[in-house]
Amino acid sequence: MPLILISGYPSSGKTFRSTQLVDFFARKISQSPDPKVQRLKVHHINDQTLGLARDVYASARPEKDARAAFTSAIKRHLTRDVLLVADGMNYIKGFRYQLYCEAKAVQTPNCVVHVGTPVEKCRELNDAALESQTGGYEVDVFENLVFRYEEPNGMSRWDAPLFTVPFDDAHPPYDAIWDALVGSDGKGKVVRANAATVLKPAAEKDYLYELEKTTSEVVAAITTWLQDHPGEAGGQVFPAESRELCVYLPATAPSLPQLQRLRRQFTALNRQHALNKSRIRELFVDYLNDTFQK
Ligand SMILES: Nc1ncnc2c1ncn2[C@@H]1O[C@H](COP(=O)(O)OP(=O)(O)OP(=O)(O)O)[C@@H](O)[C@H]1O
Repeated sequence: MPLILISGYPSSGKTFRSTQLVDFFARKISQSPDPKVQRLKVHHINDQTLGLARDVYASARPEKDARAAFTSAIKRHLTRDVLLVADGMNYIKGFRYQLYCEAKAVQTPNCVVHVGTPVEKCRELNDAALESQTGGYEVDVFENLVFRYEEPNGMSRWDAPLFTVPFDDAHPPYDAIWDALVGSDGKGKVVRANAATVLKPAAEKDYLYELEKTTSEVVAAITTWLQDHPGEAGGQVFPAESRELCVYLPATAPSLPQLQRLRRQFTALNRQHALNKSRIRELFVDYLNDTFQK
């Protein structure tokens, strides 16, 4: 059953909102006359339930390990009968994309709940938590996490549907979230498996070759354009003969190492999730445009 991915600044109230959702789901399930709904269970995971300390965010390696622990907990709990509330900052777009693929792979719906508390309020809550020793992040870790936060964008497949909860709202939009994930008949949304499924061994070599080749062609088209237009700001690159696809370059031209890094990120994210081969180019162009717009 569905993955409810919480996202927000540090100390923004993610656990506060998650607890509200967990209580609402439990109430809704217990009051439902439908046996399909009664069968559902609610599960809440966050850094505390996984035994992860806040200082993991102070350096890259422990943070990466913490993300791996979070991902494997999600994989473990993502089953047909569980509403899984994944309460974490989930601040990296690529990481949200990866979790979206996990949900797709088990054919279950997903949504993102963005805890939209303004940064000044989060700072205030963080300071209060530090002072009362009930939580909070060291000031430099807090500021760094805020700086690195990549806000969800409901236009991206992996961040949709997106529900943003302002600080002053009494609770998240319960009914809209329930309808989007479970639906009024308790059957949930139908999720197509073709965009992201587990690889079959025979297809694997061919798929990985195609993934490398197609993404390299897109990077080559961009570097050729940059060489032909030195110093030109912005720019539109058409990395397919049909000219149907367009990469919109940012004002500051990306360097080759930057492009290679994005290509590696994309291929790493999609290695386990066989995209339809005919869509690799389009999805990589989407990925680049989304990154360049930030
Ligand atoms: N919308 C709100 N209304 C009232 N109090 C709130 C609200 N949001 C958060 N709080 C309070 O702010 C404090 C921090 O909230 P919470 O622990 O949920 O943040 P968090 O984002 O989960 O933090 P962390 O990043 O450490 O996981 C708590 O005391 C919580 O009760």
